[in-house]
Amino acid sequence: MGRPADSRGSRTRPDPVQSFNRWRKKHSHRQINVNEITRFSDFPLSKKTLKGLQEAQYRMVTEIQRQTVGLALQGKDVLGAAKTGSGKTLAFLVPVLEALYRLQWTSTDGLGVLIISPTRELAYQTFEVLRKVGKNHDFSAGLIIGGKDLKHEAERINNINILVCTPGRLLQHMDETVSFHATNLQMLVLDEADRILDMGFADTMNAIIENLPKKRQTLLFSATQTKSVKDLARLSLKNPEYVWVHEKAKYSTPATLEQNYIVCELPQKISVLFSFLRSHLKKKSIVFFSCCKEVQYLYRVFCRLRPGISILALHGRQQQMRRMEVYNEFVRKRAAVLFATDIAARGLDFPAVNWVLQFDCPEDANTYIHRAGRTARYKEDGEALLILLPSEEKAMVQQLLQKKVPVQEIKINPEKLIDVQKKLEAFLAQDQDLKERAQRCFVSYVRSVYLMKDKEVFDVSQLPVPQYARSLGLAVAPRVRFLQKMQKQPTEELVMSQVNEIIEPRAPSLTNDEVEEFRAYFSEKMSILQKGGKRLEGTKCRLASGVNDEEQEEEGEEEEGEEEEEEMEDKLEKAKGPQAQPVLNTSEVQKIKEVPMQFLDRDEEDEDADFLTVKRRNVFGLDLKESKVLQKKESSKSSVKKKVTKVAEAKKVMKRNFKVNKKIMFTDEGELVQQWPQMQKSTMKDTEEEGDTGGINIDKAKERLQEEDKFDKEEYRKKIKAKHREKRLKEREARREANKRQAQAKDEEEAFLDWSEDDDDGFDPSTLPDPDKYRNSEESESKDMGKKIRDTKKKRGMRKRDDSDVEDVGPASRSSKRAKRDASEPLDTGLSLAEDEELVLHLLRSQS
Ligand SMILES: Nc1ncnc2c1ncn2[C@@H]1O[C@H](COP(=O)(O)OP(=O)(O)OP(=O)(O)O)[C@@H](O)[C@H]1O
Repeated sequence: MGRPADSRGSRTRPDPVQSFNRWRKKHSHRQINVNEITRFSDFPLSKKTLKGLQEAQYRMVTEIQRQTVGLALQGKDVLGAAKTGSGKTLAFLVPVLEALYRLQWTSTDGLGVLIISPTRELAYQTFEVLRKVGKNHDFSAGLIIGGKDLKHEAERINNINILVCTPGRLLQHMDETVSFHATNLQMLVLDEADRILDMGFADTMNAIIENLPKKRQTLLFSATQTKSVKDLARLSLKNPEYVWVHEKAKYSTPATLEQNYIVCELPQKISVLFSFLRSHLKKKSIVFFSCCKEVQYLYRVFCRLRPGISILALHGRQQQMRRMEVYNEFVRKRAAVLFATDIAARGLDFPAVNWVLQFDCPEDANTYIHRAGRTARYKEDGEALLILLPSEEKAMVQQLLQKKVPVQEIKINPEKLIDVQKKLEAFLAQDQDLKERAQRCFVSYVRSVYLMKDKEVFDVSQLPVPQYARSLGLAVAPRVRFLQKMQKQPTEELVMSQVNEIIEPRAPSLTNDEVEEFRAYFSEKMSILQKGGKRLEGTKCRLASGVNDEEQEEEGEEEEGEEEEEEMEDKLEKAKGPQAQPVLNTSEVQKIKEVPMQFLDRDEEDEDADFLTVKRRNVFGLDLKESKVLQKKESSKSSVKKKVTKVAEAKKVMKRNFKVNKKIMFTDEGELVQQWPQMQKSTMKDTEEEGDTGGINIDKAKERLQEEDKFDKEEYRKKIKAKHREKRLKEREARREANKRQAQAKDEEEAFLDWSEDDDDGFDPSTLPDPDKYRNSEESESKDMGKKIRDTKKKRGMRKRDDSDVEDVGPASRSSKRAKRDASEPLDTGLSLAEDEELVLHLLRSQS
């Protein structure tokens, strides 16, 4: 397999019709009795194929293989559906090898079989299985999945007999590689056909099929069948045999798959995930998210949180090489967690995956089935856990049950939850890049909910947006234009509902057409971007139509992506018109236990002992819901935090051996003035400690406290006394000062009375004794201040008056004016009446 065809030299290709007739003679379809087949060797297969199968340890057939290989070997078109992990890959690969073998196909015959897969990873995996089981054949096989040099592929594509590819890249070669043609094609295989269509490749598929010869055999496989697959089957299959192996099965998922769901508020989801990982350190898990930016951000953050298990990330924004590395690494690992978008949801066959956790609600029940199907593959056990928001629960569970998916609700044990929000906040505070990633993650998630088709499940108006932002570590929720607009709008319907309770506010919803319109717009934008050469590696990849976020190589193109988002929002707003009527639910989220940071780094073994005791139906200590009533009671109980007594807290602190900081302060003279924690001063201390035999003696403690109390009161009394004494001294000092000034004032008054005409400077009132100084020293400081201000103003006013007088008015006029003033108004000395009288008497005495 994989040998370059041209090394064989050219030879005449046998007539396929003749070969087929020869083969039919040998292996008439009547010879294949499905009921008798249990092993591959029961089929009329070539030795080379059988040898390859045996070497790869494939001996017994699975049900889908038993029912479809025979039909395909007879040249019939087959539409095959079977549960995940049931062996569909071999169900088409065996007929592929046999079809070319019986035609004695060689590399010179060109392209004989085309296998189209929705994702690069699945194409790569199929290619690997093909190489393994077909290694004894001489056909050349090739993998064309994009992300590689187109020119290099174009040179090789003509020599490929079996081509495994993704639809976008194939069509690009059909359009651009002149030498590429599929005129000899014998067989077309569409693996996970419904996914190919879901990803918006319907037009691409139509274009591809138009380029293929009409006379060919077509096989179409998937774990789920949708109407669009049936449409595609009508288009591309001729009188197909429908093989739906598990149509009558009780469940549409593997019997060995244990499936549960939990209902969780959006802001708690990250903590739930972290707690889950902490409790499954030795397991291999895949966690599915709804968008690339979520994976990008949470991958980084979780690596920093160091949960104790290696984390990998797989999404469509990674470069192809990285995607392959991650894929192979996760295949190799025995215990690891893969954060992935839905590019990992279909067909990927990672060995021994124990858990599939769906962090975000899948867009529909089929996506759920494929995601969950990454575990419990081919007779192995596996567990799937779906996290649902309260707003998603009812409709989603209903859909799952309709699709025969047996999910049961289990509940979170809040005691086992580790809150990581603070840690995330700390990360973002230090790292701007991470913060921006958090913002992008936020916007992407909100938008993804907004864009989901199924409005019964996905209701963006129910998202507790600010709390969600905080749970990502963001202090403020980033601006999401359409949300802002929705919030601002005074909802007509809401008003109506207040008037008439029958009319309820309508959740913002896009009609299917609007969503389709938006998707078309988006895909158009993407293909323009790509055509504009913005794609990595200089390749111009054409996505003929449809959205294929997962297939975009956008690493390093995030800014453009952001612009894209803005435009998308605009477009959405236009598309939505006046429909949006959200009332964001800002109800408080349930408080969860906050764990000290050191807990995050604690020993792995301890964790296992803690959490892994509970297995089935019990995720990190979760109990299967017995009854709703019981659960409600318990959850309400658990939401009330257990009251921790001071004694218990003190004991905890003592156990941790914390050393409390000491604060000691001294005066300039070196005297100790304050100490924290307070020094034990009472005499009780020594006696108490002496008699201490461990534990806490409450009586003694009380006694000691009373003693301490007495001591403190005494201290306080002393302090108050000292203060009073100080105050009294100050008052005495003030009185003394006042008396002094009084004496001084008398002298100044004399000087005032002796004022003569010789004094050119005129009267300076500032020389007057400040009457306020004589006032009671007990007057408040504020009063003094006010007075000072008033006095200053007064002085200024007087000075002004005096200054203006100086120029044109002589001393004579001044004295007459003063005489006038004296006559009209009594002199205000600012003293009390008694003091005034004493002053007058004193003056009179001195005059006489
Ligand atoms: N006959 C067989 N004997 C042993 N193992 C088998 C056989 N057929 C398939 N397997 C194994 O079963 C696993 C699942 O097979 P495969 O990937 O083909 O499943 P699938 O039906 O295509 O699943 P999905 O729907 O998820 O794509 C693989 O690991 C494969 O090796």
